[in-house]
Amino acid sequence: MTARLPRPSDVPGSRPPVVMCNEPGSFAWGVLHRRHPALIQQVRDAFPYPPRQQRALDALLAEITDGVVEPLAATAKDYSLWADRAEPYVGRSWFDTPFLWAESYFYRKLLAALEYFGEGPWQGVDPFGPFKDAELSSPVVDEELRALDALADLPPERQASALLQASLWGNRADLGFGITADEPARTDTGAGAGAGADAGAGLVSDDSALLWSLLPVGTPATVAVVADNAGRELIPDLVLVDHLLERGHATDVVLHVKPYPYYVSDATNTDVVGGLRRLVRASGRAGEIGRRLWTAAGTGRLEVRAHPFFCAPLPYEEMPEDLRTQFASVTLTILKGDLNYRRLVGDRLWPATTPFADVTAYFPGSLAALRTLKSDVIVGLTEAMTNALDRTGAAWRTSGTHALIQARPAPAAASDRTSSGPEGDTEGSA
Ligand SMILES: O=P(O)(O)OC[C@@]1(O)O[C@H](CO)[C@@H](O)[C@@H]1O
Repeated sequence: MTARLPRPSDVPGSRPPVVMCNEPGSFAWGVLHRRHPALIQQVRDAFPYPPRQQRALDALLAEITDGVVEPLAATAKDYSLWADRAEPYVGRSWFDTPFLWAESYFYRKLLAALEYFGEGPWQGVDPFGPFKDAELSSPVVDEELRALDALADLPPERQASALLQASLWGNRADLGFGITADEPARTDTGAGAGAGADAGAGLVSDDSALLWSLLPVGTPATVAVVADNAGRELIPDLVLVDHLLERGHATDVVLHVKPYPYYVSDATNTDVVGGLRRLVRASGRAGEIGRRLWTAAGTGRLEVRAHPFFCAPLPYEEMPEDLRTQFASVTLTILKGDLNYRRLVGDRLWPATTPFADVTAYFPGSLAALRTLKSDVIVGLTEAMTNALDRTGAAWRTSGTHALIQARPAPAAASDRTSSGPEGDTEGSA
């Protein structure tokens, strides 16, 4: 008999509340109050949308600011996916809804307003495409790619560590930041960013040694990377993927991306192709990496998948069975970014010292999270670290100045180590 994987509800004690949007001045409230209206304006300015889309954007702006949650059009192909989840909130102010749900629903409604899923000429036009393209073609990316040449002189472990850090800090390059004047755009990220002397500074939790131990060189392994942002985050992610394949940490990599544009800069397959093209065109080591990845994509060693769940307004605890099976079958899943972390911990306000392994015990297989801190939720910190950060008075949880690498082995493997018998829950073992 296969034992049920533990769920977050199995953590002793009652579960903390989910983040809501109704506390004026809170981070979530600010996103709804400022970031979403500003994003509507940015998108409007970036395309010559015709009157129908302009009117739909006006209506969406009115709905999210002074109105109430309206359902998706019943004709939407994915209506049923959203209807059940929207039902409790329809007719309420957007500010009286959970943060995770509200943001996801906002992006879905923005695409509806722009007729992204329609039959007409705007079908499939990424409203965030111009921002993503501008970032990808910026000179700073050239610099970051050139920095990869210098890494070749470092000993192998330092190279691995630098590439992991670059992928981690690449998460600062979030086009969601900088939408409003009070949110500075992120700098100091990118493919070669982890090579800096102080690359470890700002890490509030660092399980990188455990992460590498889960991927011993030369052992057949499939790694799932759940991507986050395109451009300056995805490029170092791709460079890390190449490292895993090239150095024998992985035989195959599955790169999970969003099926459609989401959270401003989240990567879709189009963005993966754009990132690969950018690498292939580069000179030096970056170009070599790009050509290897291009070949890996052609041979299936690098596979891109885009499950609809990645744009759903749901925590990972509610992932569908087919996705659960996919994660259960890989050696390690690496979740990138803040939103994936929020979904991992249910977007709940856990005490920061709640163990990462406890909260994520429901997630199948071995797991690592790489994230810069851009929202209120966090687990897995020591009390000393939490107190020290709180004492600074800085917005360390939300400003992207701090980051974490958290990892744990598959729950079955963890219990094997502590139990004397050979049996245990094998459902999640890699
Ligand atoms: O997942 P990512 O790209 O790292 O971050 C997503 C994000 O920009 O969106 C939310 C606010 O809109 C925050 O959780 C977070 O800052």
